[in-house]
Amino acid sequence: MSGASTLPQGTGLGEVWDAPVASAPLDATVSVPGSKSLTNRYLVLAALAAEPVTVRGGLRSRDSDLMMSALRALGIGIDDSTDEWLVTPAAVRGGAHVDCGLAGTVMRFVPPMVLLADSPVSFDGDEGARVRPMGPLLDALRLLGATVDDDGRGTLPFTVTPPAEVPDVVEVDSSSSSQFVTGLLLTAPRLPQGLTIRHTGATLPSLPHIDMTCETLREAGIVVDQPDERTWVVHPGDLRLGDVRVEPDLSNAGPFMAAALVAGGTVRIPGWPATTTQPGAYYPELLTRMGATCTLEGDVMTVTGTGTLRGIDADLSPAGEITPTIAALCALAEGPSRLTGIGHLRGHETDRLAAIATEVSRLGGDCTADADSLTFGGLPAGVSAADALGGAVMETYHDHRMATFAAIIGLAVPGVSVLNVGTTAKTMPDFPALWRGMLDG
Ligand SMILES: O=C(O)C1=C[C@@H](OP(=O)(O)O)[C@@H](O)[C@H](O)C1
Ligand SMILES: C=C(OP(=O)(O)O)C(=O)O
Repeated sequence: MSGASTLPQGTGLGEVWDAPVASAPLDATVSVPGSKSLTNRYLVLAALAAEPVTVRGGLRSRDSDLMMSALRALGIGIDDSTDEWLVTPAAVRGGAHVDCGLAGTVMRFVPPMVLLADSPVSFDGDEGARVRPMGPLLDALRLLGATVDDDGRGTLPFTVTPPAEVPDVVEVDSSSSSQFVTGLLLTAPRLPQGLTIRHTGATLPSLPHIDMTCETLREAGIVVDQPDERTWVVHPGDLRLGDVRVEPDLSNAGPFMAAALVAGGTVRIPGWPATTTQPGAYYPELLTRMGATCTLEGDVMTVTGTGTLRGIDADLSPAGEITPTIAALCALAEGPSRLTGIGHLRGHETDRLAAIATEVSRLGGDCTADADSLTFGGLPAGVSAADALGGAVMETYHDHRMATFAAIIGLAVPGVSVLNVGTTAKTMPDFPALWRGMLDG
């Protein structure tokens, strides 16, 4: 069933990947590459550090390549010719252009660095990046004295001109992305008086990702206080990271863990950290509620499934990034499911709520999206996914997680093909080979 085929030229549909069907229970160990979120935080902190930093286990992917190119454009030295990357910090240089691609981490973490630069920096990205939320961060940079020229759109493209002086307090509405707070936090210790950041919005998604930022700052020797749940106080100081090692990407481990539930059998993920701020830490609890057994022995997370899945009701606001994987399981589960707290996913790589509802419907399943949630009808009791759903060519919307979403469903539903599976290069360029390897044991 598997293998890549190419549609005739002129269809405009690009490469199609036939998702493999699982024909037997799994017995696989899958080593996933490094965390995108940690890689791109460490790269920024290393760029702003007081001494060179070695990054081990960094993710090689489109998002980390874009971050490295952005930092090099700002004058930072990065040698990634071996697997131990050496980052040599330097004064932040302006007069540059930064391509953000579709990377939220690049478009939200790099603009605050321009507060330290000597001249303007312009930013742009993919067509899909030009509709992702940026306005609140650009407003925060204006409050900090920068001039931001975005033609009033509140999106890419824009140019940031550094201020002469920077105040020590800023407000930002981070309800559409936690990355606005993170971007400000990362540059904060290098501002003359540090920075107090106050979130003004009604909700705040992806809190573990903000905790991750605070943890990495503390690892670099920076004092970060949190007097209440919407305020962060970053003290000024020299960043010293020394050698850092990047944890495996637990969000990207998710589709492989999910495969054990769909196909039955066991999938092991080595390198699972004892403690972590990654949102993938939510998988064991969620997968257990859906019918799996998850055990951590040493640093190996073992997930065992039966091939039968239970629907789930879950608030995913702290871990929005793992929604597409949980959603694929909900589409294959017996009985209804509801995923809430995920309205901000409409501003991710694509409008993920609309994309998931459209793709489940394309297979003949029942999924509806509203402002903040997804509701799944699920499969009737005793009816297999192969009988209830039908294969289709699934769209991925330039979204790596919609490609892995389709692959999970394809394990149980014959005839699923995935358009532009290469979009997984955003965070996991080897996805098709790792997936095949998992099935082959
Ligand atoms: O800071 C980070 O590394 C991330 C934060 C989250 O962003 P949002 O808060 O915009 O969801 C997450 O979804 C994204 O994949 C990575
Ligand atoms: C939302 C995501 O990415 P980004 O860092 O581009 O926001 C994601 O990886 O699921």
